[in-house]
Amino acid sequence: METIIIATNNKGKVKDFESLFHPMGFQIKSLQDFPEIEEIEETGTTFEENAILKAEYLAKVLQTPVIADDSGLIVDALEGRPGVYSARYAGLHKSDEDNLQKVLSELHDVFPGKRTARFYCALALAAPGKKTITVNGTVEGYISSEKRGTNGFGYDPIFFLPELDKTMAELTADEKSGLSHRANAIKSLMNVIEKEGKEFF
Ligand SMILES: O=P(O)(O)OP(=O)(O)OP(=O)(O)OC[C@H]1O[C@@H](n2cnc3c(O)ncnc32)[C@H](O)[C@@H]1O
Ligand SMILES: [Mg+2]
Repeated sequence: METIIIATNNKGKVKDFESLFHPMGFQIKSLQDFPEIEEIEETGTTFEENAILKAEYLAKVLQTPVIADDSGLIVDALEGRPGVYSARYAGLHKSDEDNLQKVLSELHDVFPGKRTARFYCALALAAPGKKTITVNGTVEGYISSEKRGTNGFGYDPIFFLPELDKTMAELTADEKSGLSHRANAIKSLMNVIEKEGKEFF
């Protein structure tokens, strides 16, 4: 089986990538498989910049193609926050739970119809000697008034999909893979690779 290396330390993302790439016949390795590699600082101001930073760094160190994912939650009533700072919204060493509670409390007085939000995922594919490819994907939803569901990770328990009457955390891994920002970004990536006729993996 061919392997795709993802420059991430996030176990939730690894699970998402596994359910997205296994059906295509790829297995996934992540930074969890390379404990000797130090954490890559996210100094960019956009998702794309951070994805490129992470992918190019690891591709250079390992001398092999690498994908990185920089993603987050964009809430309209919060002027786009937590956005690119989604992982550190409640502070540098806070948990997913702290981050989502901060969003819930900031939206406390906001009416249901005004709680529109989207997940955004930027992917960068970097390979030695090749130009890095960057794509993105989104999924639209609403921030619920309380947590629901235990699947997924991060902000999934408060991201409500009205057509399904479920939060992202109430979806199975396969259901999430059918509609997520990450799934949409991977579709774009596959299209670009195909169009450019490049052998990447
Ligand atoms: O940088 P890496 O090592 O990949 O892992 P990370 O967790 O730091 O990842 P990001 O910097 O991209 O920050 C993403 C934030 O957005 C959240 N997030 C991203 N995708 C999500 C998803 O599919 N469902 C719920 N939350 C998500 C996630 O919990 C983080 O707080
Ligand atoms: Mg990160």
